[in-house]
Amino acid sequence: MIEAVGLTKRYGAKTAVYNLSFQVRPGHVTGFLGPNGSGKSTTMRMILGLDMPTSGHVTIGGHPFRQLPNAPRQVGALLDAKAVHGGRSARNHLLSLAQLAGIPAQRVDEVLGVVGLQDVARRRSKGFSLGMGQRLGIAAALLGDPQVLLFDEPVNGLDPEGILWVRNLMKKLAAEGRTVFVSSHLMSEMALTADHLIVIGRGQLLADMSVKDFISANSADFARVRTPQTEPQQREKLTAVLTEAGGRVLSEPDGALRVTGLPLPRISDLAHGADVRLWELSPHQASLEEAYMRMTQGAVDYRSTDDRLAHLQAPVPPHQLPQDPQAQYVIPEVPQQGWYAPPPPGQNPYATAPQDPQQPGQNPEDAR
Ligand SMILES: Nc1ncnc2c1ncn2[C@@H]1O[C@H](COP(=O)(O)OP(=O)(O)OP(=O)(O)O)[C@@H](O)[C@H]1O
Repeated sequence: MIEAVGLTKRYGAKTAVYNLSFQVRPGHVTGFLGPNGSGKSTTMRMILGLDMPTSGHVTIGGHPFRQLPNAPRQVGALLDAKAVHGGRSARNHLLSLAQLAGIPAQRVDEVLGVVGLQDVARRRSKGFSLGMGQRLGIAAALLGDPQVLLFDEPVNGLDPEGILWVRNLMKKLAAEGRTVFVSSHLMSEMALTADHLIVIGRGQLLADMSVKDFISANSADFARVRTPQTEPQQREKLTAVLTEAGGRVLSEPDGALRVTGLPLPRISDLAHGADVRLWELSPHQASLEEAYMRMTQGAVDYRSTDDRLAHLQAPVPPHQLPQDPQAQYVIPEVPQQGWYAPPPPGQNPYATAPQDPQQPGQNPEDAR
């Protein structure tokens, strides 16, 4: 098990990680999520003893990494797949790591097989694609057959087949009882890979819960309602009726309506009462990606100026929704930060987190 208690890391005036406490348990894939620059890599480096916390501590199996006896056999990590001597072959790279850790050469060939690099094992790694480099980094992490594994963005640069392979590998390692901690900024990927999530924003904990709980705590149910495309007046009529009944109605890009605040049977009755024909009335749950975007909306360091402008468009309360069909409030095709359902004031965990007076704000110069 990995346990962090009050972890804080400052680089000069920059607070990369602030008062982070969490546990990563064996037998599960734990996803470590956060926007760019939120402190995931810094946290992983502190877990691995590569960076010292400014305050707080982190242990693996009860010991700080640097005090673990024979650490390479207990903990494997992929932090930076490019941290390889390009002139060496994949096999020689792994052999040198194995020698340092007292791992037999036979294990090198085993892990090369596990990651599917056996056919290119004698090729210099500088000619490797991004995906091959990731596989080599994963092979290095597996070398000591460790019980605890950390992967920083392992699917970066992988094609769909590679992503599926990593997903299955993580699950298999966890099913063998290992502790698997994997960082990503892709919530959709974590939804398919992880059992448990730790979400951070600007170095602070935003959520620590199972994927299932995360979805039910953060995503609102909604109904998708579709009227005949050839009769736009039916859609307008229905929008007015549903809004009057207290529903919140948003337009989706393909013309369907997204309705919250009314149960499906009520929507059906209201449509029937208004003599509006329905072509679709289906229950939905907002995606995990949406829930994640909503949670981290206040904790994104780097945002396009276009997005910043979009962010200023506060959601329109139901009674103010435009009745004029030309002025329909349309759900963007690409989810935008904070658009769908920003948490009510006071319920954004980031907003209530302790503020660090040393935090210099959203200065892109702070980026490495
Ligand atoms: N050595 C350093 N010196 C100064 N600032 C640093 C250093 N390392 C990280 N930071 C800053 O700390 C913050 C957290 O960085 P970190 O790399 O841990 O984030 P991340 O969540 O891994 O980001 P990404 O998803 O983009 O990799 C960033 O603002 C970064 O610029």
